[in-house]
Amino acid sequence: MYGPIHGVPSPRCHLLIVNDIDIARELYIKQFHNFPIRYSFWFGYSNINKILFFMPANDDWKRIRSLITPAFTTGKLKRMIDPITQINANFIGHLRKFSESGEEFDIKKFTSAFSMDVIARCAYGIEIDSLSQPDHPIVTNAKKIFGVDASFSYIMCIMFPKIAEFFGLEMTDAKTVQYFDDLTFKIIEKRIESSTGKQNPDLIGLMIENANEMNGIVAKNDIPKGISKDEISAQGILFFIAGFDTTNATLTHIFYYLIKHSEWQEKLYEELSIVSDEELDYEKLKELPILNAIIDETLRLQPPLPVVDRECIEPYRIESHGIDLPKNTMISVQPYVIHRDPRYFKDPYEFKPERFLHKSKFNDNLAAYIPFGLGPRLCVGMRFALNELRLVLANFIINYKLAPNPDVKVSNQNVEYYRMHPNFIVA
Ligand code: HEM
Repeated sequence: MYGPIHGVPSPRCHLLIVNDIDIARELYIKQFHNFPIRYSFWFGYSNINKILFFMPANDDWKRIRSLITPAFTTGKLKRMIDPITQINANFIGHLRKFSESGEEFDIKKFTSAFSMDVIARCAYGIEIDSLSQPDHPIVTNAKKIFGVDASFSYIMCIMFPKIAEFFGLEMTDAKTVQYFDDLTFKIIEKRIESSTGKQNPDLIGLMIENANEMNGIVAKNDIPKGISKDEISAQGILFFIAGFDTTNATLTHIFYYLIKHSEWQEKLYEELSIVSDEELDYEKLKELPILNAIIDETLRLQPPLPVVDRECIEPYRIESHGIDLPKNTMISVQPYVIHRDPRYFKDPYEFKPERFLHKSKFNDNLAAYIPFGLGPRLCVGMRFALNELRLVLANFIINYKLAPNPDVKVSNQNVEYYRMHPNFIVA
């Protein structure tokens, strides 16, 4: 039960914890064909089971992944900058009254609203201001999707998928999934009717565009080939499931570290103060060393998905350790633990963004830096998430200074289910 590699009793399968980066890379990269899937659940009959994150690594997964990946290339991300900048301006505006009055507030409420508005805009092309419109159907339905509560059906779908399938249980509320299906189908129809070939710069539009490009068609009155409407709808929901909590938790953790380490806030402000608003574009944001080092170091200490799992589909022997893995063994690699391992990172528990600025001085093993996972199932939204974080953080620090509230005890960790959330903040 101890050490970087150990077995853990589990009700469903053999479970091996692998917190050794060389073995993790052997299994997840070199032996991907043998470890291609995540822990499988029963999702029910709704389109949730067509979400890329949950798909087995079959031809459908390859096809959908190859349609989503180009949605996050540099050119496409640049097209998303303007909408995110507008949402950002709204976020900054909402905070102004607190900065002027000195009144305390919970910043998580605002970062959640920001993340929600970004997804509505960047996945569906819909402009909302969820702080002023908390009852907007996108907001209420999205909350039902990611705020999964441990209902009987949900537990059965996770723990006893075969029984759940036998009884036809659904993991998520079918009406909620139906809401997103209807929304997506309407958007697709509208886009196809009015299409001139170039779609809106949101995930649905870019998937239609990519599907059309891949099939050599610039569509007019044409249903995209290579992806079904159900599959497009599922990837919209994916954005809420894979992109909301992760980005939101990272943003609030960044604020936490900047409050605790105000010298980094100062350094970041100095870095940003010599860049004009017009210059602050996609390329510039990517190059700002202090901005990026703060984000990278926060993701090292607080990776929002602390566990990255795979299932072994054929028996396999880890020769270097003489460990035989029976078929269906689950492997769990834990970025949270690996990132705090002194074999890989110097002063691993300390917030030291300089490790990403002076790499040779620290001599960290950056192959062990895996906040977005590793191998062919690496996070597909990584570039989108980093772009969003850079943009919101830069604009926040240009406008405001974060200070701790001496009356509030700040704690940085609260593990809810398997994602981590900072449990605080009053600024
Ligand atoms: C800070 C933000 C984010 C972090 C830290 C993060 C982290 C991760 C991690 C650790 C994985 C598992 C990778 C593996 O198994 O090797 C993953 C998978 C995934 N993420 Fe993210 N993620 C973030 C944001 C997003 C966003 C915004 C999207 C939106 C599209 C997204 C979409 C996905 C998808 C689709 C997968 C599954 C890929 C596949 O199985 O082929 N993520 N993410």
